[in-house]
Amino acid sequence: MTEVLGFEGVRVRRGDNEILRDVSWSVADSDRWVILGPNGAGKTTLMQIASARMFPTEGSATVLGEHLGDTDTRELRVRVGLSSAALAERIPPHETVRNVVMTAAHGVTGRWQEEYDSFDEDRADALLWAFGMEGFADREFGTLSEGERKRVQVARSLMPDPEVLLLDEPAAGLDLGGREELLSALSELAGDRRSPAIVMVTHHVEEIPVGFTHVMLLRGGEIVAAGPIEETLTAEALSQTYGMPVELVASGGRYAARRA
Ligand SMILES: Nc1ncnc2c1ncn2[C@@H]1O[C@H](COP(=O)(O)OP(=O)(O)OP(=O)(O)O)[C@@H](O)[C@H]1O
Repeated sequence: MTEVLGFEGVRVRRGDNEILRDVSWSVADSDRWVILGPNGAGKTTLMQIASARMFPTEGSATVLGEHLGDTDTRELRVRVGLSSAALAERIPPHETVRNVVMTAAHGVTGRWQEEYDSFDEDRADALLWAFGMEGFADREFGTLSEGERKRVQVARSLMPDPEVLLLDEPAAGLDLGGREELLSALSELAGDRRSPAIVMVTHHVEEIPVGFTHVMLLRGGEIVAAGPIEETLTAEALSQTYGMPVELVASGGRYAARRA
């Protein structure tokens, strides 16, 4: 086992606001984690540190064995696949879908003077195919529906063959069909031994793909529970995380929750 993310006593403070409080967490290369928690729990902040885009105020964080603070984060970021709303906003709407995926090889969001070869194009097309987007390669990104954009973003995050894949709310805004198609693709990815470690933030247990192995429950910047999903994702832990009684149903590797 190789550790791809290691947090020790991580705290993030902004003014009087403590956004993360004493977070210790270890992600192995074969892990597939889901991060759940209410609005403002600190999930996106956690992903910012995991993608080497933010440093802890206190404590230590290593990403792919590199200690944040002692390393060139530009080099490190290329080894981390990230899909997030903030990144999607930077994609030029007139860029073609193929270019949106392909430009991730250089860590940029729009095509300019970088050089690409046929290998890059073939890889971008194969990733679009894997997410059911092969018919959209020549379309402008700005003309896609929300669900189509989400699938392109996940394909893009895999383009540089990352050593860890971070997905911040990949299923947000999708309809039932779009969500299920994305979850099938993510389940397939999770089940493939060649896939990198995956960490996915979501608001809904219904969006946990089959095959995810671990869960972290966050509330107010603190870990409520973290560990293997079968033993950690319980009605009790969810009730504590959301501050209300929650009923949880598990079936065939999928979950559903509602107020008890
Ligand atoms: N620069 C900042 N200064 C002050 N507070 C901040 C700053 N950045 C984030 N916060 C606060 O930190 C908390 C955690 O934010 P974060 O975006 O990590 O939460 P989240 O769990 O991803 O929330 P959501 O589910 O709503 O996306 C929020 O209360 C937010 O307002």
